[in-house]
Amino acid sequence: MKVSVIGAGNVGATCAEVIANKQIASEVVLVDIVEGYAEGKAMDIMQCAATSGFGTVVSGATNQYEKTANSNVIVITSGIPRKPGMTREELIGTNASIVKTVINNSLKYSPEAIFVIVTNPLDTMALAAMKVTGLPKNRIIGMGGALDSSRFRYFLSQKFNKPIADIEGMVVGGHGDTTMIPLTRFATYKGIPLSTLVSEEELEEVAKQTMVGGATLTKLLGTSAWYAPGASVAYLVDSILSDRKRMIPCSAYLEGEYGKKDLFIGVPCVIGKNGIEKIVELSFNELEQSKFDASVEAILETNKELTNFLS
Ligand SMILES: NC(=O)C1=CN([C@@H]2O[C@H](COP(=O)(O)OP(=O)(O)OC[C@H]3O[C@@H](n4cnc5c(N)ncnc54)[C@H](O)[C@@H]3O)[C@@H](O)[C@H]2O)C=CC1
Ligand SMILES: O=C([O-])CC(=O)C(=O)O
Repeated sequence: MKVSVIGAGNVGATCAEVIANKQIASEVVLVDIVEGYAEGKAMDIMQCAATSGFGTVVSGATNQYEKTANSNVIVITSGIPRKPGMTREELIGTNASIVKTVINNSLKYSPEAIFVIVTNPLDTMALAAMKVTGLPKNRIIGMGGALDSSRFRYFLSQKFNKPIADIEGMVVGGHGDTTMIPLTRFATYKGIPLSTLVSEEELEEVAKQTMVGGATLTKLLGTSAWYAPGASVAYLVDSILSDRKRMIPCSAYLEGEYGKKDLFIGVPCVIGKNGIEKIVELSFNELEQSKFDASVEAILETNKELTNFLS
């Protein structure tokens, strides 16, 4: 199984390292536009193999897409990250043209690949990928909800002092500071709804913390996060390559699901060897529905700008 990661920066290299360490694929190719950068990252990762004990072969290439040929999965992490004080949406101008270029180059050599889009603004970049390639909706997956849900579970475990493994939680909606919807009603501690154990106010507090989870890290680090994003991509890639059919919230193209269409937004998806194999439709209460509607409207607004950058 072969995975190519386009963009060997913080998130791309971390994701390659996790894939190698967990032997999720037998081959990983890192590609970057900066001369020697992907080669250097790949060599550094490969120098872990002897001590970490993995057999995955990681290599790097500067803009040589032929080296990505016949990849099963292609991860797009190329593009600029935000700086403190910025929103993800502000990255659209630079990142739309990068996504357009790299996805076309990659598709030429891997016509059957499943694409995992990571570049921000995520939901809009996933739509850009679909618009420029015309690929079917199962083959374009936006990675946002896997990370946001992982952060939600972390913040819940911190707040209520429980082990993360005993906490479940899901985040749907857009991958944005105001569009994200941590579903507090569905959060559980060992199957027990957390809403029966702690107050509504406490759960709301954790939801708010989750929504700005990326912004908080950006402020602390001076650039956006990479460890959890890279690990979340690897988790998604594992479900594809091993056909695990895990239910993972992902940004998926809706064609009537949830009563919405013509946009990518975070919803629970069954992820297997064919990419998005099923979109799971939750039944929302009134408040959740109104948040979802508002999230859709906000994403549609950002998507309107896309035409300027893709033409
Ligand atoms: N969806 C999500 O949950 C997350 C998304 N992100 C997004 O992922 C993207 C990457 O973030 P980082 O890795 O932190 O940034 P980074 O700056 O560390 O890495 C980006 C890499 O892309 C490369 N690149 C730029 N144009 C390219 C091109 N045309 N072809 C090949 N490579 C190219 C750069 O040279 C750089 O090495 C950002 O847009 C960021 O906002 C980051 C974290 C989570
Ligand atoms: O915050 C950012 O810009 C990067 C990102 O999407 C995340 O870490 O959730």
